[in-house]
Amino acid sequence: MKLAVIGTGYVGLVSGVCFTLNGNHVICVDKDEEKINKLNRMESPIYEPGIEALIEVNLREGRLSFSSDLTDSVRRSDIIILAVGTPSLPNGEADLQYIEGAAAEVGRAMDGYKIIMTKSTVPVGTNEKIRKMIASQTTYPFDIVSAPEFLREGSAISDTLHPDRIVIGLDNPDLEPVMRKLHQGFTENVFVTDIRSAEMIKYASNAFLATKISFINEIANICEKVGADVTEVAQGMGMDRRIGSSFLQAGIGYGGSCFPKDTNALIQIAGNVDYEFKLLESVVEVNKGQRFMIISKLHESLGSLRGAVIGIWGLAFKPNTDDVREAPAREIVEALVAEGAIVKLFDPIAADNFRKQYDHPQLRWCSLPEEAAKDSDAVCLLTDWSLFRDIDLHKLAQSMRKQILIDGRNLYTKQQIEGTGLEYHSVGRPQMGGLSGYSQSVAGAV
Ligand SMILES: NC(=O)C1=CN([C@@H]2O[C@H](COP(=O)(O)OP(=O)(O)OC[C@H]3O[C@@H](n4cnc5c(N)ncnc54)[C@H](O)[C@@H]3O)[C@@H](O)[C@H]2O)C=CC1
Ligand SMILES: O=C(O)[C@H]1O[C@H](OP(=O)(O)OP(=O)(O)OC[C@H]2O[C@@H](n3ccc(=O)[nH]c3=O)[C@H](O)[C@@H]2O)[C@H](O)[C@@H](O)[C@@H]1O
Repeated sequence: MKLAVIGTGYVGLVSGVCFTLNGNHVICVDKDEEKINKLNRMESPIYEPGIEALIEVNLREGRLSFSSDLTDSVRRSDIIILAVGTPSLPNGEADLQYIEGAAAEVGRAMDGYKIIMTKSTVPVGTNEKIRKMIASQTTYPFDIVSAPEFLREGSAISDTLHPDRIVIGLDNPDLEPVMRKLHQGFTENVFVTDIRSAEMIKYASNAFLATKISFINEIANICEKVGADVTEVAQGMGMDRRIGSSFLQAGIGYGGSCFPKDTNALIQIAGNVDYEFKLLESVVEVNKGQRFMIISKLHESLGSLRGAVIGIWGLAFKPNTDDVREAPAREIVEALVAEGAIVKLFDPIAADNFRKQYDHPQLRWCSLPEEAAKDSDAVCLLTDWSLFRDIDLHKLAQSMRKQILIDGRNLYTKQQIEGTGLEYHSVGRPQMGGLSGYSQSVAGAV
């Protein structure tokens, strides 16, 4: 089959490249010519492990091409995949200007029957709007399919090639065999439903995962006060298959380009039909507060932060990506700057992207984690990059002015911390290398 994928962000690029692997010819289209030029030089505009190798081999073998000419690409394709951004408007609602713009352009370009498949995350009813928009631009016949995407940044290729399920929303049952063929070899788990339910499955899935994270973060906050260990609690809970062990990692809360925007959009979708989604509102609220736990812990250990030197390890919203959209690190660093701290920042991949969005005279940019830690009063780990796991914590303690390590992702084990001389604070676990939060509150009560 011949496909045109509109938008070369994570979803467009990764799904476009992966669709070549089951024998399709794919044109990835973007209006951003700089991105297309980069891609034609076999350079990926996104950091995603494995993507450049796949681009290279598929470009060479002629199954993949990149273009900024939407009209020509649409005309040369049978299936058009919409994968443009749907960011948040200031009120939290999804901004549909890019998807509507792309749909209208596709409509104008059509010169025969096409299947138009939406991969962007869009509010319930959007595919119907897209249908009307295209119909207003063309007299050629077409079908609409909703095929929401569930990949995660950092593991996007394996998530696409081996997904738990593929969701297909359609209203013309004749399309089912084509859709199954398109996804052939990825998984047998293809769930076919109506378009509105498919749109809702995407939001409900992201909202549920965000709920698991805020839930375990609240459990973590209580664990700290009662002397339990949230990592043990999560493990014990997760062994119940009805609960499941994934997405129960306590920390500084979720970030990224999707959970924050999609939870807010679902609250708005509900609000638009006069339904107050109270549970999800609380999930968002808990998440907003969780990152400031880092600042509270610094205050507990150091008192005022004016003039303090704080090392920051990790700026990306999660490891294996250079994406800093809605990264908790941003607000944490801004709060430290506002309190008068000097902040030494390190991230193996995302520092440039972070710096483009935020810079300040109190920030010092470091090219190694050890450099960010040297002579600092505390180090705060905000992204669980695996390279931090291998750092020599004994040497680290010796290089710091004060030996305080605040681990916002529970990366280290008790064994790694013991004997290092570090005062170690993590999330929802007893403090190591000093008085625990539990011991302090018990001591205070007697
Ligand atoms: N980033 C992720 O991991 C995931 C994202 N999604 C959803 O997929 C959608 C896309 O997200 P990202 O891949 O992060 O997108 P992105 O925002 O990084 O990239 C979108 C691209 O579309 C291009 N574009 C916009 N209008 C265009 C037009 N008319 N013609 C050609 N190109 C156009 C832009 O130039 C941009 O390069 C969003 O709805 C998002 O919620 C879904 C699952 C995972
Ligand atoms: O719609 C989307 O864009 C995507 O959003 C998420 O994917 P992604 O944002 O790439 O990353 P996740 O691995 O889900 O992590 C999101 C955030 O939650 C945090 N997280 C995740 C898991 C956990 O147990 N605890 C936790 O704090 C991560 O650190 C990160 O900040 C979903 O997992 C994907 O299924 C979905 O397709």
